[in-house]
Order: sequence, then structure tokens, then C-alpha cells
Amino acid sequence: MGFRSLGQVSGIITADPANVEHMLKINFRNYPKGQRTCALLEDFLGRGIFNSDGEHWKRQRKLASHEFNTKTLRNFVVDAVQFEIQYRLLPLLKRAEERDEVVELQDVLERFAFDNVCKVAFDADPACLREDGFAGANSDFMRAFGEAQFLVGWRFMDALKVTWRIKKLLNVGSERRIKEAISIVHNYASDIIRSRRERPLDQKSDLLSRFASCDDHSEEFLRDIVISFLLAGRETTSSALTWFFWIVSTRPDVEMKIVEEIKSIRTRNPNSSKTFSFDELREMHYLHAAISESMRLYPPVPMDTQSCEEDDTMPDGTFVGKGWFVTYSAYAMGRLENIWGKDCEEYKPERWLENGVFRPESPFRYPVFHAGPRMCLGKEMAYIQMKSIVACVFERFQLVSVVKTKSTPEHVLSLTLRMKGGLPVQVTKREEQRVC
Ligand code: HEM
Repeated sequence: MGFRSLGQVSGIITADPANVEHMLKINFRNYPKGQRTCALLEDFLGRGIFNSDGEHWKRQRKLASHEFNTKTLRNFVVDAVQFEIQYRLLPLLKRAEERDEVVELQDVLERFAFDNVCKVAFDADPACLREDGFAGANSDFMRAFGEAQFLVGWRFMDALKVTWRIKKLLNVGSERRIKEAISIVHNYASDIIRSRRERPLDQKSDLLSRFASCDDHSEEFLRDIVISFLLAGRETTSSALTWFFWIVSTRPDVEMKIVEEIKSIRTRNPNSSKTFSFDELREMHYLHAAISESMRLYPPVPMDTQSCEEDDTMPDGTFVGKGWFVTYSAYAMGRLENIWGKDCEEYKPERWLENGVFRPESPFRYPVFHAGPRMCLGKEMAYIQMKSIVACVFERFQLVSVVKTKSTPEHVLSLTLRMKGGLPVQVTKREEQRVC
């Protein structure tokens, strides 16, 4: 399907796996320097991993994937997730259960994700989920980050394409707020970068300290990569889990199977801690399937846009001109009969299992984490976080949505698939639960 800008076709939207494979493997790029999309994001993301291309992107991607996929970092991620669950999330839910209070789950999950990604990215703890709230520079940082992301996103909606530039030039309205927010984010990140450079070698578990130990990276280069990680980890897992908890609340049969799986893993390792180890999480095939199936129907990044480098023809015969945008819709692809069969609208974790073992789908048919050379770098971290949260919460509590309607909640217009009005839930103790 083509779309027009000022009377000319300037892009296409596709949901065809062959087209998606073509565009994500070759000839299409994120945001080449000098293009409009790059300019819209540049003052916030700099030339960070999402907003860069060519040799610059290759260098950042190589460094990030080398450091991000080490065992040390994985253990650091698991520890950070376990801490946040044990000392913040579970106590918060327990309090709500005892006081019979409603919890807005989407907000809780967003605060969890922000704490977690800050810890992993630069070993800082904004403590957004702590009982007494959060204070000082950390809270300014979180607020400023959210505001900058939101307002920069609105630049894309600018019908005239120049209004934001005029406001920026005059330093008024939303552009003035963006400037202030970005300056808070950049100052905070720069202070942390300087302090991480001075850390002793044996304390370099977080991503930034690992990057910073190579002297040849400028402060700006490091800041841009770290901001990309914060952006990537802030709303994605929380979006995925909000829709997951909602859909499972409509399917008690699926919830029971997840609980049975968690129980059987506990029975096999009775002396393990309150949370779950990486190996235990890996054994949770049904839970992995249930989360993947929920993201098929509600992908956290519902649409993604690339731009075409040279005139090209897609496998389905559609012509795409140089510089055109090509958007694939993971949301539409998750609901297509020719990919998922006649029951494509049904929430069915079993479609991912073969003899009880999780069987992955081609990322070009399920581009929820993107595919090809720019595939998401945080996929493993995301599953560790999501599976740990669900397993620990479902082992102790039942979450009942307080909005009693059979229809699907509405979406918010944003880069990620957020739920309008959030997900208010009542927390009750699960029967036969372990001691909390
Ligand atoms: C359910 C959770 C997540 C989903 C669905 C997801 C999805 C995606 C998608 C669709 C992209 C491609 C975006 C684009 O190029 O326009 C992407 C890229 C990326 N993601 Fe994730 N993501 C998730 C969690 C995370 C986490 C937790 C991190 C790390 C903290 C992360 C790090 C990255 C990075 C660094 C890239 C850029 C890769 C590149 O351009 O080379 N993601 N992710």
C-alpha cells in the first residue's frame, strides 16, 4: 500500500514476509544522515545506534553486541532483575493486596523497566519503583527522558514539516521544553560517563563501564549509545507485559498452565531462592510461548520504518524509489491468515510448541524484534526480564483487571503499543502460594 506526501508517493506500507525479508536484509537503511527522520531525532538520540548508519552504526553495533552478549553482562542483568522483583515489585503487590488497593500495572511495569535498564546500562538506580518514590537528580532524569521522547515523537505529526523547526529557532513552546529536557538527559549521562571512566576494573559490570574502558570512544559517542539503550528498554518490555497480563486475565486456562509449569520447576529445585535463575527461566517453555504469542497479537513496536537507498522493486513487484520510506507492520503481520493459519485471531501459546519445547518462528514472518543485521540487541535481556516478572508474580498473586469489559483495551498513539488508561488490577493471593 502506498502513501502520499504533498501529492507524491513517498512510501509504502507492507505486511508481506518476502518484502520484509528483502527490506531488512538489503538496500534499506534506518535513517541516513541528512534525511528528515534523522534530523527529527538528532538532538535527542545524537548519532546513537537507532539514529545512525553506515560505518558509524557498524562500529557502535559491533561494540554493543560484543559487550552486551557476554556472560558477565547476562549475570548482571539477571541479578538486577532479581533485585527489582524481590525488593520492589513483590513488596508493592503485597501491600496492594493487604490494603485492597488497585494497582495501575502499566505504570508499575514502566517504572520497573526504567530502573532495570538504567542499572544495566550504567549501574545507576533511579529507584522509580521504591515505596517512598524517588528523589533528586534521578527523578529529574526519568521525567526529562520521558518528556523528551514524547515531544520528539510529536515532531513526526507535524503536518507542515517545518513548524517544529520555526519553534526551535525561536526557542518557544514544545521545542523549548524539548531543549530543556534534552539538556537534563545529556548532563546526567555525561556526569555518569565521566565517573564510570574512573572506576576500577573489577567493578565494570554495567554496559557503560565496559564501553568506557576502551579509551578511544568520545564522551558523545558513549552518551549516544547509552541513550539508545535507555530508549530501547524503557517502554518495550512494559508494553509487552501489559498486554500479556491483560490477555491472560481473559484466559484462565492459559494462566493455569503457566502456574503449573512454574510449580513443577519449583518442585524440582525446592531450595532455590524467591526468584528464578537463568537456567530455571530457560526451562519455562510454555511461558516463553505464552509471551511470544501475546507479542504476536500486540507487538510492542507495531510499525517500523526504513528508507530505501536506491530505486528498487520489492519481491511482490511494488516499485520503491530512492529515499522513499518503507514501513512494515508487525501488528498486521501477526494477524494474517496466510502466515498463522485460520486461527490467527486466537491467542494460542500451543502454536509455538513442539513436544512441549519452544520452536521459534522466522523473524521475517514474526518481526517483533526486527530481523536481519539490525535485529534487536536486547531480545535475551527482554525475555529474562519478562519471564522473571511473570513467574514471580503468578507464583504468589492473581491479577484481576478491574475494567469489566469484554472488548480489547484501546491503544495510545505512540512509537510503542501502550494501553490507553493503563491496566488497573486488583491483586489477590494465589492459593497454595509460597511464603512471600
Ligand atoms: C519486548 C521487548 C523488546 C522489543 C519488542 C524490541 C524490539 C526492537 C525492534 C523492533 C527494534 C528495531 C528498531 C528499529 O531499528 O527501528 C529493536 C532494536 C534494538 N533494540 Fe530492542 N526490543 C525490546 C527490548 C529491548 C531491550 C530490553 C534492549 C536493551 C536494553 C533493546 C535494545 C535494542 C537495540 C540496541 C536496538 C538497535 C539495534 C540496531 O539498530 O542495530 N531492546 N528492538
